[in-house]
Amino acid sequence: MMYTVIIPAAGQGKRMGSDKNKVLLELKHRPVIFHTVSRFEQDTSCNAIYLAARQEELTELTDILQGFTKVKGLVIGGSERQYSIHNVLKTIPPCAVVMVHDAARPFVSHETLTQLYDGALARKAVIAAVQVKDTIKVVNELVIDHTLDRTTLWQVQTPQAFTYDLLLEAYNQAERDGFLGTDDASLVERLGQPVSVVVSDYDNIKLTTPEDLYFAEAIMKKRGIECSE
Ligand SMILES: Nc1ccn([C@@H]2O[C@H](COP(=O)(O)OP(=O)(O)OP(=O)(O)O)[C@@H](O)[C@H]2O)c(=O)n1
Ligand SMILES: O=P(O)(O)OC[C@@H](O)[C@@H](O)[C@@H](O)CO
Repeated sequence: MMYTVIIPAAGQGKRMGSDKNKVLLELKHRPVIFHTVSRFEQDTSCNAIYLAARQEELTELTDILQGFTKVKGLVIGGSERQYSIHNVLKTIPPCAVVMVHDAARPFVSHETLTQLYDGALARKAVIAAVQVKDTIKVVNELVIDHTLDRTTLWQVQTPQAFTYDLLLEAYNQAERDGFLGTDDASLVERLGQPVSVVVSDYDNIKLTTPEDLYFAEAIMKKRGIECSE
């Protein structure tokens, strides 16, 4: 048994402030999406990679990904991350486990992938997360309302891994209810299904705003990642 991964790459990267989709920006001479897809191409438990892409970037993405043998399809995304993923989920062949992973997270570790896959087989729904490091407060109009108990707070990442049937049911139900979530687990939680956490690491950042590119360069340097020009 192996897993399929859906990689949503059909955003615009508005908060990055670049003139192109952030997943096409280069880190060490390769686009971000190249690094992200590499993580799954190299994982022996992954047998298929599907992406959501913007219509106008299909050709560029196809070119970038031509050397990856596990990339089985690019599907046109929607106006929201959730719609992009649903578009892909509706078209992929049924399988045991599906992971969803943001194209904008190029540093997921092999260890996290293994734990997520094993966890999904055993418990149906597992997601990567790290404990919050800062103190988090609820603020109304710049005045603190209250302080949350940090010991229960986790910063949620992707990948998020589920059995195929469960994830499809969750996405279909969210569509019927007009529910829009900011991650995949929130759709599954609505079904009453317990979702477990795999302790990930702080390198698994999402490239969201410009300073994240400095962190990305530092992580690549630390890991000794070099790509020829
Ligand atoms: N309609 C959308 C929106 C987002 N994504 C993808 O979902 C991932 C996580 O989303 P986010 O970081 O919010 O990316 P963007 O939507 O591109 O960023 P922004 O909100 O700053 O525009 C990214 O890999 C992005 O390409 C997608 O496939 N389809
Ligand atoms: O809220 P954003 O649009 O930045 O990101 C949406 C998702 O990609 C994000 O919630 C997952 O990566 C989990 O953190």
